[in-house]
Amino acid sequence: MNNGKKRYWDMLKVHESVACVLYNTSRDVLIFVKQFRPGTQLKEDFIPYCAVFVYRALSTGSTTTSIEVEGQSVDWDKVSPNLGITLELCAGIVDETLNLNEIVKKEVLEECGYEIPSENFQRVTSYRTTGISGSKQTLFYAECTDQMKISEGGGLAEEGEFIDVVEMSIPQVRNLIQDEQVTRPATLLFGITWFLMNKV
Ligand SMILES: O=c1ccn([C@@H]2O[C@H](COP(=O)(O)OP(=O)(O)O[C@H]3O[C@H](CO)[C@@H](O)[C@H](O)[C@H]3O)[C@@H](O)[C@H]2O)c(=O)[nH]1
Ligand SMILES: [Mg+2]
Repeated sequence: MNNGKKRYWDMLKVHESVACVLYNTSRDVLIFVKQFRPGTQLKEDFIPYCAVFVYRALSTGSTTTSIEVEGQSVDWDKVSPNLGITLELCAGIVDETLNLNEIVKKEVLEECGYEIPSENFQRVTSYRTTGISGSKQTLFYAECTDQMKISEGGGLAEEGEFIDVVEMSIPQVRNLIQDEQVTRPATLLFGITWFLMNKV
């Protein structure tokens, strides 16, 4: 009941997550990740909603064979996979019983290749998504140096992760806030804004 009226609402239970604003002090660059975001594996019988690739594919008006999404047939082979590429903070879901500092440390190593002591991760704040899910994310900040880079990163290929590590200078991240040509989530923009307000 809500104000005396019965209301119905769809919801999706989503894992809690961590994300990190990562700053390389050796070269004054922020470290981000670039990856393909279908939302989930594209399967014949399952259309992932709330997914960057599908949303953007639909808006191209590409219409022929195969899968139907809300009455629109989409020929996925003719849609550029680039539509699903996003620029994001290094982030990971909380699916282990480690503390959040350990989880974010592990994620930074897997995705970006930096080995940073877990106590070096500063907790910034946490927030929730609103709408279909109410999932919580905790944001961290960490500094790294070139000496801490021990692998290429790139994510866990066996879990279907193929991640490019992207470095951007402070002038470049300032521009990114306004650059709508780059597909990026609000959390990335918040992380950059927090960094510019508190660390520059
Ligand atoms: O700038 C960002 C980056 C991520 N997220 C969110 O943070 C959550 C967790 O991040 P994600 O990178 O999706 O989690 P990972 O644990 O790194 O990877 C999961 O998602 C991958 C991509 O689907 C799968 O390959 C992995 O197996 C699965 O563990 C997700 O809800 C993201 O949408 C943000 O809000 N802002
Ligand atoms: Mg991730």
